[in-house]
Amino acid sequence: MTVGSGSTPEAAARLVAMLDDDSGYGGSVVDGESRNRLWHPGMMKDRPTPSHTPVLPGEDNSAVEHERRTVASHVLQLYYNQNRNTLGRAIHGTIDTLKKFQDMNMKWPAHYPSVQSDSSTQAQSRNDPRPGLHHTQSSLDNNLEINQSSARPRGPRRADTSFGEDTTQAESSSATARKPITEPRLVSPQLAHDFSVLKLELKMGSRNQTDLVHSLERGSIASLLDGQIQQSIRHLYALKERIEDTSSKVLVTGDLNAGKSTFCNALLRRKILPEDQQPCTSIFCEVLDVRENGGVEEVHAVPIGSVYNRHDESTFSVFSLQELEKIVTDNEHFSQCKIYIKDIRAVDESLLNNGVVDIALIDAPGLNNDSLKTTAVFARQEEIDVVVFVVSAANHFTLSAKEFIFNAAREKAYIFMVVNGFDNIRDKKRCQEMILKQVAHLSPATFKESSELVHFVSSNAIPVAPPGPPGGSGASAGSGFEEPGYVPNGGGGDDDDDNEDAKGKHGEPGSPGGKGKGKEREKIRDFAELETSLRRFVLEKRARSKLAPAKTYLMNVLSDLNNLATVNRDIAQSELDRVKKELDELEPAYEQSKKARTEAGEAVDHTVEDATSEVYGYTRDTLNSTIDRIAEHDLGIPYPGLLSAYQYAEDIRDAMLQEISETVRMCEEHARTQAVQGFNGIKNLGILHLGNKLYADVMFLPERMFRKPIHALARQVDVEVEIWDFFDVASLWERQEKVAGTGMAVTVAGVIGGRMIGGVGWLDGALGAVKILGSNNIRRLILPGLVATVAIGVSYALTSIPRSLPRRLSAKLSSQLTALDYVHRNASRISSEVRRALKGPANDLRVGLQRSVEKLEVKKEETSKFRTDAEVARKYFGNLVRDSNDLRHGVGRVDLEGTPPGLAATYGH
Ligand SMILES: Nc1nc2c(ncn2[C@@H]2O[C@H](COP(=O)(O)OP(=O)(O)OP(=O)(O)O)[C@@H](O)[C@H]2O)c(=O)[nH]1
Repeated sequence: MTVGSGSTPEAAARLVAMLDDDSGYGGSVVDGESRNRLWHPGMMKDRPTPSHTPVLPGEDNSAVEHERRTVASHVLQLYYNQNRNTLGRAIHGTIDTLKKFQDMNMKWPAHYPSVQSDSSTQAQSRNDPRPGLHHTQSSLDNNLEINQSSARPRGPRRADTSFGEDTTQAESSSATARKPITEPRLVSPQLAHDFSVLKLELKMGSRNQTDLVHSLERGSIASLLDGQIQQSIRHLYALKERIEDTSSKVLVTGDLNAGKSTFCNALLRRKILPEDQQPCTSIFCEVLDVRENGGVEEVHAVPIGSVYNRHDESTFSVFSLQELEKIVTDNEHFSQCKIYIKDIRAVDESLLNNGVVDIALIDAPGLNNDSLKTTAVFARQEEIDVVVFVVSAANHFTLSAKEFIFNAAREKAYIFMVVNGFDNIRDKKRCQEMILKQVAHLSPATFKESSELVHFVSSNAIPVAPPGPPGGSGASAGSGFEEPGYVPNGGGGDDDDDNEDAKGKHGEPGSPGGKGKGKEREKIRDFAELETSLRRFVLEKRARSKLAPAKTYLMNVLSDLNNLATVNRDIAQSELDRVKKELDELEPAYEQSKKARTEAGEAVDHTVEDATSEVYGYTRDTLNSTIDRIAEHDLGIPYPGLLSAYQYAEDIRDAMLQEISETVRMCEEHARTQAVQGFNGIKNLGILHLGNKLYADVMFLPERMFRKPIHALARQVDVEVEIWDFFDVASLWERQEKVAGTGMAVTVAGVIGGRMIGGVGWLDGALGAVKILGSNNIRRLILPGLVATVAIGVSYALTSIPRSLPRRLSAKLSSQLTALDYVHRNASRISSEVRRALKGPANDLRVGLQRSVEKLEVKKEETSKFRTDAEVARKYFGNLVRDSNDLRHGVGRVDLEGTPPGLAATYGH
C-alpha cells in the first residue's frame, strides 16, 4: 500500500491498518455500524466548512495541524471505503434476494400491480417523492441529474439506471390513474406508480400499459417480471464493478502559461512535466502510476489517429521521461501521451495513491482558440471525475478561460480552481476579491463552496525532486521538503519581492531571514491545504459519481421489491384464506357426491329395469289377448257369399295377420312412451345430482327406436286356407244334440259326416254303424241317409261359414304363432329395445356421477396443494418484506452527503 519511503505518522498508520482491514467484503454490516459508532457517536451532522487557509498561531503548531489534516484525510478515505463496502454488501444481499425471488416467481407467479395512466395523479405523486431520494438533489454533484432532480424529484432514480431507459418514457409509463381499479389485485394507484426499477415496460400498438397488464395472464406477467429481475441483477453487478473501480481522473486545464505543468509537478513532488516561460504543453499528458505499466517509468506517446492500448505497442511510441519535453511540444505527430511514474510520496500524503483512489492527472494544453473546443470535449468525458482549473493570479481569467468555465459549469457544477502564481501578487487581498468576484459570475456553485474549491497558491514554491529516477539524492516522501535533494519548483522562490506581504493574510512578523522562511512555509501550507481539499473533492465527487448511483438504484430496487413483496404477501394471505374456506366446503361436497354416485346409480338401474319389465309384460299380455280374441274381432270384412268364400277366407286371414302386426306396432309405441318416461326419470336424477347444465341440451329421440326392419308376419306364418276350414265340426256336434229328433239317419250321417270330417277314422265309424244296424237295415237306410247327411252337412256348413271360418283360422294362426314363440319373441325384442335406448343415458349418468366424484377428488387434491403453495408463498413474501426492508434501511443509512464522523472534530477550531 505504501509508496515511497517516507515516514507515516502513528495515527495515520493506525487508520491505514483499518483501511486495509476494511477493504474487503468479509465483515458484516453490523461490524461496519459498530465501527461507525466507535468513531464518533452521534456525529452524523453537517460540518462547518473549514476555512481554506486557516491561520495558525505559530510555527510549532503547523506540524500538529499537518498531522491532524492527514488524519482527517484518512478518516475521509476510511469513511468512503466503509460506505463503499456497505453498498457492496447491500448489492450482494440484493442480488441474492432477487435470485431467490426469481426462483419463487417460477413456482408461485408473482402478482404485479398494474400501472395506471393519468397525468393528474402523476403530478400528485411527483410531489410525494419516495423516501431516500432526497440525497440525489443536494450539493457538490455536477452531474446532469442534479438539474433534473431539482425540477422533478423522481428524475434521478431513472437517470441513475443504465438500462438505456428513456426518462421521459419512464415518467409517462409510470403515470397513475385515480379511476377505480377494476382488477381484484390489492394494488393502489400510488403503489403502481411507485414502481421504478422493476417496472414492466410494455409497448404494443396503441394499447396502454394498463390494458396490457390487465390483458396478460398471471404467468405472462411473471415471466416479464422475471426478465426485469434478470436485468436488475445484471445492473447490480455492473454497479458493483463500478463502485469497486478505484481509478479516477483529474483534468488540469487553464490558460496558457498559467502554471499547469508546474502545479502538476508540485502535486507529484517531482519535476516530471516540462515547465517553460513560453507555452509549451500542446498535447494532453496523462500521469499514471508506474504499477499500471509493470513498474517501468516511461512515456507512451500516442500518434494522432491511434487509439491507445497499453498492451499493443503499435498504438504508441515509447520514450524516456527525459525525452518528455520533446513530445509535449510536438502536436504534429502525437495527440496525447501517457506518463508512467513512481509516486514518491507516502500513502497518507499522496494524491495519486491515497489508498482509496488511484488518481490519474491529466495536464491539458493551455486554453486558446484552437484548444478550447478539444479541452471542453475532453472535460465532458464521463471518466473525468474532477476538473481543476489553473488561472494565473496576475492575469486573471482570459476570454478563453471564461468561456471554458462557463460551459463546463453547465456540465459539472463544481470546478476546482487553482489561482497560481500568488507569490507574484503584492495586494493579495484585492487579488482574492477580484478573482472570487469573477468566479461568482462564472460558476456560482463553485463560488458558494469557494473556501473548499478556490485556492491561491504558488506552485513553483513547492520543493520537488529533480527529474530523473526517484530514490536518488535523498528524495523522500512526505513532509521532508527541506531535504537537500529538493529544489523549490520555481528555482528558489522570490522572497525578495514579498517582504511587503508581511502585512498580508499569511504574513507574520519576524527577522528578514525568518520572514523569508516563514513565507516559504506559508506557501507550502497553502499548497497542503489545496491538496487536502482536492483529495476530499475527488473523494466526494467519487462518492457521488460512483456510490450515489449504486445507492439510488439499490434504494429503488429494494423499494420495488418491498412493494411487490407486500402486495404478494397480502395476496398470498387472501388466497390462503380463500382456499381454506374452499377446502372446508369441498370435503362435504366430495362425500355427498360419493353418496350420490351410489344412490343415483342404483336408482337409474331400477328405472331401466322397471321400464323394461313393464314393457315386456305389457307387450306379452296385449299380444296374447289380441291373438286369443282375434276371431271375435270385427275385422270389417263382409261375407260376400258362397261363390267368393275362398277369397273371403283369405281376406279374413290377412286381416287377422294385419291386426296382430298392428298390435305389435302399438306395443312398440307403448315402449317408446315408456322409454321417454324412463329417460325423463334418469334426466331428473342427473339434474338432481349433477346440475341442470349437463342435461340442458340432451334430447331423447324415441322415433329412433325400432328402426330395425322386422320380417312381415305374413312371411313368418303359413296359414293356408283349406276346404275344412269352412266346416266347423265342433259346432256341428252342438247342432246335432239340438236336432236329435231328426232321426237316426241324420245322426248317422252326422256321425259319419263327423267322422268323415274328423279324418282317417271314418272307416271305423262305418263299421260300427253296420254292426248296430245290421247289414239289411244298412242296405235300406244307406242311400237316403247319405243323401240327408250330405244335404244337412252341406247346408249347415254353408250357412255357418262367416262364423266358423274366423274361429277356425284364428285357431290355426294361434297354434302357428305359439309354435313360433311369437309373443315372447316380440315382447323380448321390444323390451330389449327399451333397455338399449335407456342404456346410453343411464351410462352417461353413471359416468357423470363418477366424473363428479373424480373431479371433486382432483379439485380437493389441487386445492390442498395450492394451500401448501400459498402457505409457502405467504411465508416467503412475509420474509421478503422484512429482508428488503432491512436491506433498504441499511442502504438508507449510507450517508454520502454528510461528513465522516470525527472529521468535524478534526476540522473544528
Ligand atoms: N512566480 C511564479 N511563477 C510560476 C508559478 N507557477 C509557474 N510559474 C512559472 O510560469 C511559467 C509557466 O509555467 P508552466 O507550468 O510551464 O505553465 P503551463 O500552464 O504549463 O504552460 P503551457 O501548458 O505551456 O501553457 C514557468 O516559467 C513557471 O516557472 C508560480 O506559482 N509563481
